[in-house]
Amino acid sequence: MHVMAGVLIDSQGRVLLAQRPPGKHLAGLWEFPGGKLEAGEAPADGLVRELHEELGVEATVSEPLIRVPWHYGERSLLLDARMVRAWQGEPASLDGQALQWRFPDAVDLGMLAPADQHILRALQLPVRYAITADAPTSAQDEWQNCLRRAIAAGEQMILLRFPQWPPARIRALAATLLPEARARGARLLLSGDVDGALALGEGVGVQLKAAQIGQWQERPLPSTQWIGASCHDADDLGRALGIADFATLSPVAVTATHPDASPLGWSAFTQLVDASPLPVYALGGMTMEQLEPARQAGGQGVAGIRGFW
Ligand SMILES: Nc1nc2c([nH]c(=O)n2[C@H]2C[C@H](O)[C@@H](COP(=O)(O)OP(=O)(O)OP(=O)(O)O)O2)c(=O)[nH]1
Repeated sequence: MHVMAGVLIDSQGRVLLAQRPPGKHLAGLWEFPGGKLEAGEAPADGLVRELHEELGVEATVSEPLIRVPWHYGERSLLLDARMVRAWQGEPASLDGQALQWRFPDAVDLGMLAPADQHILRALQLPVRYAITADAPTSAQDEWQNCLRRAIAAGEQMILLRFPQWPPARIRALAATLLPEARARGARLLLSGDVDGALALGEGVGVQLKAAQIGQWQERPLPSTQWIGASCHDADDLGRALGIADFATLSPVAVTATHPDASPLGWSAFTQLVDASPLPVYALGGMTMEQLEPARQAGGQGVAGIRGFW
């Protein structure tokens, strides 16, 4: 079953949520307006029809956000979410469902239909994910300045990855940057250091190494602290579900950091992303020039080192 969901976003950045009516599947939970695609219908057209039927609006354009494959017991569906930034008419509740506008960061994950929780994350996550380049500990001041500038320039999510530094030094760097990061809504992620993220609190997350993903039965940080998972195949992506908010999938192309790993290429990337409900960043040999191909392939965006600083 292919289900279209429209994420209407207003000029303030709020999104429209609709409550599933009593007696229906997932009654009482909130969702993004939409419904089942009809046979032979193109996804974007099906969404326009559903938004017309449900809300009485005419969506003028939409763009892909995320496609979430999901199983509710016997019922399997592909929830195909598109962003709608422009429409004609005032959304009205034509099916009698309750509607509300909310800022994505003010939406409690638990009020949403389970599959929609991944749509919310895709909405909150940026399209670029910058990763620091390995450096000796002597480069600490240099990196601190560079990161300050990046945060001031609007970088929204940064992985502090310094394999040669002791964890305490990376935590100290994160603590120094945190006030500015919080003020700008930027997230700092530590590499593998869950305890460090817990100690630093809101605004700091963790990027789990592939070998760490299976260590927890449930997410080791509160939902306000983001968890990324470093994935290389379908197995990693499967284990990341339920633990991580998003994944990186690598290497998509040849990369200087891992010259011996054989690249996935866009076609394998697309297949793996299609099968996972998580937002997935393309990693490995990426620059911002690959943002468009990554989005076309169903990815959340691009992550990288070299092309980002
Ligand atoms: N429209 C929509 N459906 C969603 C979302 N999230 C989610 O899990 N679903 C599920 C609920 C349903 O099992 C399925 C399709 O929903 P629907 O609204 O077209 O159809 P329905 O089963 O409620 O109603 P019916 O037409 O069968 O009477 O997708 C969402 O954000 N929007």
